[in-house]
Amino acid sequence: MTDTVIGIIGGSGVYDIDGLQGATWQSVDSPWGNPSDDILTGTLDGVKMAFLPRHGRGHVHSPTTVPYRANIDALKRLGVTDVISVSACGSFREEMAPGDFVIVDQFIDRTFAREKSFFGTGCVAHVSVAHPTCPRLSDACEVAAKEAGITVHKGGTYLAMEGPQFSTLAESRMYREVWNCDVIGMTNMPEAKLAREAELCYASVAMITDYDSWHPDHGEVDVTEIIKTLTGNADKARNLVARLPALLGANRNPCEHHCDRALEYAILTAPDARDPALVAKLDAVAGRVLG
Ligand SMILES: CSC[C@H]1O[C@H](OP(=O)(O)O)[C@H](O)[C@@H]1O
Ligand SMILES: Nc1ncnc2[nH]cnc12
Repeated sequence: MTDTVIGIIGGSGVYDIDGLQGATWQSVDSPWGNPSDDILTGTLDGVKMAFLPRHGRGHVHSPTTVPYRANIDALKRLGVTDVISVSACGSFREEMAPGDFVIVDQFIDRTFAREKSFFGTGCVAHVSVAHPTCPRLSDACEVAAKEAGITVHKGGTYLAMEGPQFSTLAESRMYREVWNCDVIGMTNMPEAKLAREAELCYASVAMITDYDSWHPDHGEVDVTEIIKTLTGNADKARNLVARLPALLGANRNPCEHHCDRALEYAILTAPDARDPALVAKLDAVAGRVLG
């Protein structure tokens, strides 16, 4: 058994969490650059927690400029074992209404202007993301949402777009009708892929704010409407997060879905061909396998 350390990545509208004992905003140095902000650390119900506002306090970073690698690396350096992302999303389903939450389990990655891997020339690795979220952590999020009285849908495909503009009507219809996606957002990729490379369990909670642009009765996405829904969603998200320590417990076994061993056979570059500078940068993310 090892200590559970819960990492929360708060999306639009979620810039802090309540109730942490010994709450401290901590600056974390990462060889991958500056994280989005300092990280709020403390304990809740005896479980260690680390909270990072994805866009920074004051919403400084756009979906494209969020430093995804630095964020995941910094959480790993703090000993985080389980990452829960909470994100504002549009919905492609009538029944997934604004105010509802969706526990996402699949992604289609349409982002194109972001660094997507910790690995590269001098240390090549290929991890599987066939199942990009951790079922154990996703189950805990579903239970926490139900306990908090939130209408929650288990399972859904998240279309990750580059943004920052919302989608066109033609894109929205294609994502919904042809690609069968359930929700749309701009940030869960490459975040989920990087969490897998860093051997972190990852779950994604989508907080529905709008119907994107496909819905005949709702018209185009309106950011002022989104912000109104976001405020209520953020309170629900804080309520959900407060229930996670009791559900996950202070200690954990190895993940039965192998999220925490994703790199076991993933690195292809021979030890004597590895770039020492890149290997040094990978100390937190891949130290377990690189030694
Ligand atoms: C506020 S609408 C668009 C913005 O909100 C979402 O961010 P996050 O996933 O961090 O909650 C969406 O992906 C866009 O970045
Ligand atoms: N419709 C939408 N598209 C992309 N990101 C979003 N975040 C919230 N609503 C969204």
